[in-house]
Amino acid sequence: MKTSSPAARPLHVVAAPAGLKGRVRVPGDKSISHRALMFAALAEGRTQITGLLEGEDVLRTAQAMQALGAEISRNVDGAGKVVWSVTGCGPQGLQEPARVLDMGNSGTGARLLSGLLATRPINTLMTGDDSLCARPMQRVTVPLSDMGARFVTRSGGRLPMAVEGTGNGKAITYRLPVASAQVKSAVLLAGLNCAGETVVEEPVPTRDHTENMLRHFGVPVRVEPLEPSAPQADTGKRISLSGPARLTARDVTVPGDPSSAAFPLVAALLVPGSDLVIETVGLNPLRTGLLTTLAEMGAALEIRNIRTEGGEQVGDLHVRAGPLKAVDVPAARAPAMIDEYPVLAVACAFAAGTSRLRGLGELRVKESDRLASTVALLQANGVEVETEGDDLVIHGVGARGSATTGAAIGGGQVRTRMDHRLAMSAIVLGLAGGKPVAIDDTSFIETSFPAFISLMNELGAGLQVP
Ligand SMILES: O=C(O)C1=C[C@@H](OP(=O)(O)O)[C@@H](O)[C@H](O)C1
Ligand SMILES: C=C(OP(=O)(O)O)C(=O)O
Repeated sequence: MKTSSPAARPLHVVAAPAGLKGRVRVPGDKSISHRALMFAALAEGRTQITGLLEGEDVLRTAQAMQALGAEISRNVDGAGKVVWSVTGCGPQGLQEPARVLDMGNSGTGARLLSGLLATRPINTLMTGDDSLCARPMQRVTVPLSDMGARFVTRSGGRLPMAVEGTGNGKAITYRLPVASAQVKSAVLLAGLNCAGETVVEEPVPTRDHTENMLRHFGVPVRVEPLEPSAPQADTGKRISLSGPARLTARDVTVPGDPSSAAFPLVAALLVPGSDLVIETVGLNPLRTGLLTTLAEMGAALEIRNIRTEGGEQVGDLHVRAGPLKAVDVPAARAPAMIDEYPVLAVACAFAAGTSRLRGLGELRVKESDRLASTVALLQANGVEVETEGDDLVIHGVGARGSATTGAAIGGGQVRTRMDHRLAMSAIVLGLAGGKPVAIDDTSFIETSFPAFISLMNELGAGLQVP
């Protein structure tokens, strides 16, 4: 299980020579992969995971769970399928790691693990790369301290951090001050080892993979509307579980990651002549905000063959290039597409008219300040864009963006700031635009989509890796 801090990998991107064509699969869902490894490591028995994302972020989580005492191996079955096998620590509990846990670039890894460790009677040290060490951890250390853990962080609540877990954790009721599935998950995971009922109230629904997968591992998780008189679908939720809870090993099949599918999907919408099918993409309704938004923009996008695999709804996305119109995305949709805004912003640059993407404050605390880095990406490539409070306003140029005219998008130098999604968005912009784009570093794509460049080349992108 190898992880690395890769050296910078610059890339010069020119327009795709022809349409992007083919049938592909994207790698396993990153959110589900982290959770599968963590929950399997806590469970009693052996869990087999297929479709696990083998990206840097998830490999860091696998290493951390190994350091905490789980037995983890990667095997290839007779049919050539990769299967990860995890024998969990079960009732004897997690062991105190001898070394610092390095979560690399991963906010999900660091925050979910903080929750797991908070209510176990062990002490741990956690760190990450320069990007992760700049991200706020108070959003988890505040509720987890209420549950009895103690944390020593750098100033500003940043990693590196020491966690003094408690064997005597206190169940709490916590109302999320930010719409964050990571914070919700951290509190629920700490609650697994506290006597009594742990409750998370979320005014705005966020991805529910923790709730779904805890149930899969045998933990009853209750979900009710926050306002009992309101319909559950579009209002807040009250999520609760009773501890101490035991997890029982259950095999997991990880669906394709909709957040990764977003990049070939938007590229195919924008590169003239494209016709692409992306198979077996996860369609959890709390992750499909981008599909809703692209449909509103008039995208030629069809979801086919919807079915359930491994307990999650999946489908095949069929997309063809075509004109897009501007869109106004409500703030309430942000959690269902939070990681897709940089690439949506690229789509908006090529759409006709002015788009407004609302309520993007959370983008400021991702791998980079994604509001600032998305603005910089577009401005460097000749797109008129501004922020108004937490809204992003993009003046699209329509189909002229890809023509070799004065209006063509591209020609910029892009700094990706240790942010995989910025790097992939810049590549999409370069493939669709009329002028070459110089990207300083694409190495962080390894965190979530290691085969991205080769997959795009299979479709005809013609990316030349130096
Ligand atoms: O719970 C998760 O797996 C994630 C939640 C989101 O973060 P927040 O909880 O900070 O919104 C998302 O941006 C991240 O990529 C994955
Ligand atoms: C925000 C992201 O991940 P994380 O918070 O896990 O670093 C992402 O993948 O876009």
